[in-house]
Amino acid sequence: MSVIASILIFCIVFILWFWLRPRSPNAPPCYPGALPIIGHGHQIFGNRKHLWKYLEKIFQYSLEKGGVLEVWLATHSVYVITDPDEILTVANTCLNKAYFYEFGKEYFKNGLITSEASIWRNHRKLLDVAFTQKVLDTFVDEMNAQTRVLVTNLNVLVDKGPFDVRQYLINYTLKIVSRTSLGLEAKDQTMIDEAYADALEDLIKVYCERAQKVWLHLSCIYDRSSLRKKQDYLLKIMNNIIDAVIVKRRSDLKLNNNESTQCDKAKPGKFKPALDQILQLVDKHHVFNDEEIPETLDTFVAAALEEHHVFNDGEIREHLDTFVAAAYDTTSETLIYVLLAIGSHPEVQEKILKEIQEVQPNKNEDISKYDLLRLVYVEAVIKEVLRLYSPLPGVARKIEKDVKLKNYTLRAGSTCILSLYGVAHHSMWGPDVNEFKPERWFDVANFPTNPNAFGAFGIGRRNCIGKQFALTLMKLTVVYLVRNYHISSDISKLESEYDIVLKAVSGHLISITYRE
Ligand code: HEM
Repeated sequence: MSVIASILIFCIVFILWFWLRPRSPNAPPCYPGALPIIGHGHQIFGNRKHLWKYLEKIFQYSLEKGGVLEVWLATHSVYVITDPDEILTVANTCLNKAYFYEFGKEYFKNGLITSEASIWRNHRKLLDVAFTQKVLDTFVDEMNAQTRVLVTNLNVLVDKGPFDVRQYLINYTLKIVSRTSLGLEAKDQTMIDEAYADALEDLIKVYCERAQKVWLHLSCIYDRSSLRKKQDYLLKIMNNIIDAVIVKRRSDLKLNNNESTQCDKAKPGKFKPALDQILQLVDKHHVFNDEEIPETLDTFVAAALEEHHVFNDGEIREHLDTFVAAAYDTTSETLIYVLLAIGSHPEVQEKILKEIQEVQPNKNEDISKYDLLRLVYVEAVIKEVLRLYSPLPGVARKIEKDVKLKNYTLRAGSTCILSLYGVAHHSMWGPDVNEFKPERWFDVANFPTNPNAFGAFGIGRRNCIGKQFALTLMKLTVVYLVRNYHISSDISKLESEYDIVLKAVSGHLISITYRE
C-alpha cells in the first residue's frame, strides 16, 4: 500500500512541477487549452476532417504568433513552425524524421522517407541520378500513352453529372508510377490497381489512427492492439506482391541477357524502369566488382559503383515501395484539387486551353518534352493549387540537439512540425494570399523574394525526389483533360480530411462535357 501511495505522490509532485515550473524565456508561445498530464492531446480526438481543421487552426495560430509555436502531446513538446527561414534551419540541421515516422518503418524500412540520416545520405545521392531530367524525359511517351487511356476511361462519364474522380486518378497515377518504377506489364497491373492500392490506402489509415490515439504511440500497447494485427495483415499482402514483381523482373532481365525490355536504345520512346536500373546496378557490380568502371555504363550504375555500394534485395523493395507510396497518393490528390479549382474558374480553364492550342495546335498529337517546357501557364496553375491547398501540409523532424532560432531555442528531445501549409499562407504572399490566382506566378514585382516561399515539395536537403516527375505528369494530365473536356465543379463546397496527404472529401464534385 505504502509503495502505491509513494508512486502516486511522486506522480502528483512530478505533474505539479512539470506544469508549474517557469517557462524558459527562450520558449516560443504555447497554443491555448493545454491540460495537465495530457497537454493538448484531448484536442486532436475526432475524425480526420476534425484533425485537418485542428491542424489548420494550429498553423494559423503559429502564423499569427510570428512563425513558431509549442503544443504538448502529454509531456512531449511539439513545435509548429510556419516561418520559411526557421523551417530551413530546422530542415537542414535535423535530418532525422520525427518519432511517428517510425510507425511507417515496418513497411518502408530504409526507404528514403523513413530512413535514418546516416543511411539516407548515401542512398539519396545514388537514387537522385535515377530522377534526372534526362531519365524523366524518357518517361514522357509512356505518360502520354497512359493519359490517353485515362481520357478513354473518363469518356463514359461525359454529360452524366457530378462524379467521384478519385478512383480514376488513383488507378492512372498508380499505373504510371508502377510502370516507370517497377516496369509492370499491363497484364500484371491489376494486382497493383486492386490488391496493392487498397492495402496501401488501409495501411495509411492505420498509421493515421495510431498517430491520433496517443496511447497507441507506446509500442507495448500498440503491439497488443487489433490495429497492429490489421497492420501485419496488410503488410503481408503488400510485401508478397512486390517481392513477386522483383523476382519476375530479375528472371525476365536474365532471359533478355540483362537488357531491359522497356528500354531499347535503338527505339526512341522506350524507357528503363527504376527497378531495372537497380537490378542491373546490382548485377554489374557483381561482374565488375571494384575494378575500373567502363565508360559505357549508365550514369546511375556508374555513380553507384563509384560509391562502392549496391542495394540488396531488401533495400530494392524498400525503395520501390517508398516511390510508389510517396508518388501516387500525393499526385492523384493534387490532381483532384486542380480539377476542383479549374472547374470552379472557367476563365482559368480558357487560358489553359489557349496556351495548349498555341503550344500544340493538333489535338491528336502527343505532348513532347519540348512542349512541356512551353506550358508555363499550366505549370503556374498547378503550383498555385499546390500552394493554396497544400496536399502535404506538414512534415516533421526529431530535435536531437538544442536548435537556436532567431528568437527561440527548440529543446533537444522534442518534435518539430515544419508546416508547408503555413509557408504557403504566409503574409509574404500578399493580401490576396487566400485567393486562387495563377497569375501571381508571373507577377515579378509582388512575388515573394524568399527562396523557400514555395515549399509544397519540402524545404531543405530532404525535399521531394519526385518533384519533376510529379510536375511533368500533372502538366500532361491537365493538357489532355482540358483539351478534351469542359470541366465544372464547385470548390466552395470543398471539405478536406487529413490522411497524411490532405484529401478532398468531395471528390465527387467534378462533371465533364465534351469540347467542340
Ligand atoms: C504532387 C505530388 C507530390 C508532393 C506534393 C510531394 C511532396 C513531398 C514532400 C513535402 C516531401 C518531404 C517529406 C518529408 O520531409 O517527410 C516528399 C518527399 C519524398 N517524395 Fe514526394 N511529393 C510528390 C510526388 C512524389 C513523386 C511522384 C515521387 C516519386 C516518384 C515522390 C517521392 C518522394 C520521396 C522518395 C520522398 C523522400 C525524399 C527524401 O527523404 O530524400 N514524391 N515529397
